[in-house]
This record gives sequence, structure tokens and C-alpha cells, in this order.
Amino acid sequence: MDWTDPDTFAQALEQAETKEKGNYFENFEEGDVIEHDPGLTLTRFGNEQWMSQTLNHDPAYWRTDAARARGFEDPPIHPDYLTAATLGITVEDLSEKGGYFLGRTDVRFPEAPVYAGTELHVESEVVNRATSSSRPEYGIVSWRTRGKDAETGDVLCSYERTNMIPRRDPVATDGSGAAAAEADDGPELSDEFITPDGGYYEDFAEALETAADENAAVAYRHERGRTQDDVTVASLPLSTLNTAKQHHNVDVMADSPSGDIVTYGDVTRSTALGHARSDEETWREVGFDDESFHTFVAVGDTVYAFTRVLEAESGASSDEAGTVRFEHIAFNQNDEPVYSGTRTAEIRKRPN
Ligand SMILES: CC(C)(COP(=O)(O)OP(=O)(O)OC[C@H]1O[C@@H](n2cnc3c(N)ncnc32)[C@H](O)[C@@H]1OP(=O)(O)O)[C@@H](O)C(=O)NCCC(=O)NCCSC(=O)C[C@H](O)C(=O)O
Repeated sequence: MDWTDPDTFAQALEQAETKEKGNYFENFEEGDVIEHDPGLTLTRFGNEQWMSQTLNHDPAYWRTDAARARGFEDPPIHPDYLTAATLGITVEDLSEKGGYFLGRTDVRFPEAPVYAGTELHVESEVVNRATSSSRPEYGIVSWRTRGKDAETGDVLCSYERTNMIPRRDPVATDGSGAAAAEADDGPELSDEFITPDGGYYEDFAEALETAADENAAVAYRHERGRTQDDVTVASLPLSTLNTAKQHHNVDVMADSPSGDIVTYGDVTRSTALGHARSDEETWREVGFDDESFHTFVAVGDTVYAFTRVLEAESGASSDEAGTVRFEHIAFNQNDEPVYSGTRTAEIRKRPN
């Protein structure tokens, strides 16, 4: 019998069992620790590919003289690429089954830079699992993940991430989650928005002082946008070993709510942060909190960024910088927020 005859093969496909990938909600128990099998050597090529496609052009990550002026030995691995690679490695075990990357918090990096050639090993612990009150076919799982230097065991990047994960057995729901969300209108916007004059620490601190006097907010938008294409949607996540079908399987995604492959959350976020960093003198990334992904970004969508400055404090790990806390909102061509999160970064002080 010719198994490639179309009718025979259609019957064979129907009879065959699929060897499934990924884990359902029911496979996760609080306290489980998962050592992820994939590992990744952080290379200068991988770093530059990520940084160039997301418009992150801080010279210290590209040029040796600029790196040395920042106190690095060589251009280091950028924290965005490190974060994306740490998460990418976990997808096969944690989220390949599908579902939505909802958010992440407590993203932290040590002070010491990470250099090309470092091999990354990643582990995750299940820290929470809950039923979704609005979506019976999903549960909500949070993991604490640590990306480590395979040689020294030093933690290079850690965070807590939350995803919706498909249930093997959907449960009944009362829909109370959706109802609760409607109740909160939140505070009103300030009448006046102030834009910092420049990108140094003092520009942010001065703008905040002016805003406090005038009951205004320090908030502004960035001009650049990045339309999503095959490289950002499919290639970048695959370069971090991210096996989520959302980013590279058009066939499966045609039947999903988005109807198409969607951008990896870390690409959306890094692109918006690239726009924001192009208008500041970044010294060092300290951490990120309260990150949320609000809606899908797909091929053809354009990612823009909006920034609100929340706090400024003159102390930092170097006398040459102060510390600023921002809220960044990525939005699309229809002005819909697609990502938001707070970021703490050291920003260079104005040279005398
Ligand atoms: C995912 C959405 C379709 C949800 O929309 P909607 O139903 O309107 O949202 P709710 O706000 O009601 O949230 C649903 C439930 O999820 C809980 N939730 C939401 N955010 C968080 C959070 N940050 N932490 C914890 N829990 C959260 C709510 O409390 C609700 O719970 P319940 O009421 O009990 O049901 C929509 O938000 C959406 O489309 N978001 C975009 C998702 C996205 O595009 N993510 C990035 C791309 S996918 C990706 O990168 C995958 C990645 O590779 C990976 O593998 O992780």
C-alpha cells in the first residue's frame, strides 16, 4: 500500500495518535521545581540580532570604547536579550501547550555585567496555580524563574511570570473575573503633561519637580515605531529557543482568537523600551515590575511607546548616574496599549 496516496494518508493521519508537546495546567503543582533541558550560549551575534531588530542602539552594547567608558570590559549582553533568552528556554516545559503570557514582575539583574560566551542554564519553580474565573478552558500559573551562569551558578536574571495555560479538563465558571474588572474606573489624568528637556538624570528630576509644583505629570511619547514582520514575530523568539506555536505556526494559529501568529511578549516589550531608551542616557537596567500584556501584536502591527516618569533619586551604583523609575506603555497603530510595566533604571548624570 502507498501511504502517500492522499486518501490513504488522510486516513492514516486520522487514526494516528499525536505525540503531544508541552504541559497542561493539571501538570503543574505548587512547589514543583523544573530544570529546563535547553541551554543557550549567549553570543554577541544573538545579542546584536535581538538589539538591532528591536531598535536598541545604546553604544555601550555595540562599541568597545563606549563599553569601556561605562566600566565594562567589552560590550556586554543586553538585559532585554538576557531576559528573553531566559524565558525562551523555559517555554518547552512551561507554556508550549499554548495560552497567553499575561505578565511578569520582580525582573532583576545583578550589578555585574554578563559577557558573550556565557552559557545559560535555567530553572523554574511553580509558585502559584489558580483556576481562571472567566475562562473555563484555562488555568493561571505563575513560576519563579532563574537564569544562571552554567559555570559559576551565579543568577544572571530572575523574575516571576504568569501565563494562562490550557486545562486538559475545562471546568465550570461563574464569569465573576470579567465582572470584577469592569468596576474600577481609576484616577483621572493630570491636565498638563511635561516632557523632560533631555535624557540625563537631571532632566527627569527637574521635570518631576516642575510637575509637582504644577500638579502635572511627566509623560510623553516616543516617535519611532516598529512594524512587526517575520523576523520579529517568528525569528527572534526561535533564536531564544522559544517553542511557543503562537510565534511560528500559522496553520495552528489560524484557529486561535488572534487568527494569526503573534509577537513574543519580550519582543514587544524590548521594542517599546528601545524607543524609550533612544530618548534617554541609560546607564544600567536595575529591574522591571508589574508587566502586563494587554492584547495581541501580530505581523503588520506597529509597536510605539509612551513613557511616564514616576520617581527620581540621585543615588545609584555609580556616582555618574541617578536612579529613575518609569512606567512604559507599548501601544499599536490604533493607539491600543499592548504592554505596560514599571522599570527602574540608572540614568547618566549630565557631564560637568
Ligand atoms: C489574555 C487576554 C486575552 C485576556 O483578556 P481578558 O479576558 O480581557 O483579560 P483579563 O484581564 O480579564 O484577564 C483574564 C484572567 O487573567 C488574569 N490576569 C490577567 N493579567 C494577569 C497578570 N498579569 N497576572 C496574573 N493574572 C492575570 C485576570 O485576573 C483574569 O483572571 P480570571 O478573572 O480569574 O479569569 C488578553 O489580556 C490578551 O490578549 N493579552 C495579550 C497576551 C499576549 O499577547 N501575550 C504576549 C504574546 S504570547 C507570548 O509571548 C507567549 C510566550 O512565548 C510564552 O510562552 O509565554
